[in-house]
Amino acid sequence: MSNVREVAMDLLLKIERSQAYSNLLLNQAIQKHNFSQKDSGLLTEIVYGTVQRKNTLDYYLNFFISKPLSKIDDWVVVLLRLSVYQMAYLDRVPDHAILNEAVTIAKKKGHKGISGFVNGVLRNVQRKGLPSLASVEGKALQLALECSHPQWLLERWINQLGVQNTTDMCTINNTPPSVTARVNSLKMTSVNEVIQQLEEEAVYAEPSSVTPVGIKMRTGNLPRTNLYKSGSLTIQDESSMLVGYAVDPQPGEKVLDACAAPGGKTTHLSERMKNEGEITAIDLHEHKVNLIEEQIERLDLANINTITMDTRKAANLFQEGSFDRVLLDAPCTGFGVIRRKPDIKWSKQPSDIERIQKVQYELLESVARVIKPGGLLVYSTCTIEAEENGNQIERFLQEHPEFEWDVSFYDRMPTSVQPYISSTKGELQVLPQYFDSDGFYIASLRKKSN
Ligand SMILES: C[S@@+](CC[C@H](N)C(=O)[O-])C[C@H]1O[C@@H](n2cnc3c(N)ncnc32)[C@H](O)[C@@H]1O
Repeated sequence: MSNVREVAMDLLLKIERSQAYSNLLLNQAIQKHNFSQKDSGLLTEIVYGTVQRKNTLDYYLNFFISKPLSKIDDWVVVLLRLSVYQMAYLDRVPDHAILNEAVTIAKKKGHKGISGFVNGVLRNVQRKGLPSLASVEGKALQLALECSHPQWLLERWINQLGVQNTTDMCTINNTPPSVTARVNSLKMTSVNEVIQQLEEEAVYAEPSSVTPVGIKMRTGNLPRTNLYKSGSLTIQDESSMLVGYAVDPQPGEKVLDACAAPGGKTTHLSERMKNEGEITAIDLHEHKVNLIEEQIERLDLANINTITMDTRKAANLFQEGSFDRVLLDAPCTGFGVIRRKPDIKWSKQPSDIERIQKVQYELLESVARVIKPGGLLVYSTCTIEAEENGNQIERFLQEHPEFEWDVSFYDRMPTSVQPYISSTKGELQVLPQYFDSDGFYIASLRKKSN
């Protein structure tokens, strides 16, 4: 039987060395090792927790180790981090058991000197306790350590959103995300019907308080249910479901989903169009376009054509004014989904914002041409970074006077989010703490009629 902490160490090393995604690695490991539900829970908690708390754990470790952590073998640092994580944040495992496990792993992987070093550091942590963060100077650094986020990111957020919003967002980013799903309105008549049928399969959910098509899971394994397999549901965050309302495509229209994979929003648009009309779904990568195809098949949808291409070349393929509505769900830094992918905090740098911002703007300019006069452009991201959101749209509106804010956006959106929409702009920024959902941005613009 594989040892949970040893597997956790291997996964954390892979994340550290090759910036692999923690969620994908975890799912693979749980299947490969056939862990019990309890061990899967512990593995998930240790891996996510150690990634989430990385800077704080390193701050603690620096008090007990005289040389810089960069001078120590990476696997030893990872082993110490995951051990201190458990000592600091998990109540259910006694410190002496954590220490014994760490020393056993160190003995197995290294030489005697290393296991002695690991033993010495962890014994000191156990005896002296962890240093207090209360005396750390500077609000951004203190928050960075208390809530385990990079200081540069917090400085940006405090500037853009203020201290309270930033603190609330960092706090929720360290909690497990909710599982929510969208009901396929072509197969099921109501959310309540779905909830009742799921109960027959021992899965329990409640209606979403954010969107009328959503359910929020309480317990049970949704992907294993017949209802899921037969295409009555799609796992999707509630914020993403809002995009379907923003685009509001009508049966019979021509719609472009410009960055579509893996197809969560494309399929929602298709369901709302009752399978009538035509959706063109583009993505840059063929393997990702295949994921859209899989969803189309699972959900029995018939009005979607997929294309693998760079949307920045859309004008070569489509005539000016070809589409009634365009959704640009742009690639972004993903700072709104840190709860799901905590490694994003450490892998992204300020230069990534600049790089992605450029791509987003090129995509915006490219799709602008193919929208009909009077047609709609919906731009969305799963980030909370103003540079990728509101600032992009303000610049686009200045440079493209043929577009204007679509103020009717407010009326199309579910009442739950209306208080967050301004009366003069078709714009919504969801922070994760508003609805316990992903952080998300949606802007709606109309191309003026000739
Ligand atoms: C935020 S994701 C889209 C998520 C999708 N709309 C959904 O709801 O499932 C952004 C997508 O844009 C794609 N992408 C990035 N650059 C692109 C480009 N230049 N042209 C087309 N697609 C691109 C990425 O491959 C990625 O799948």
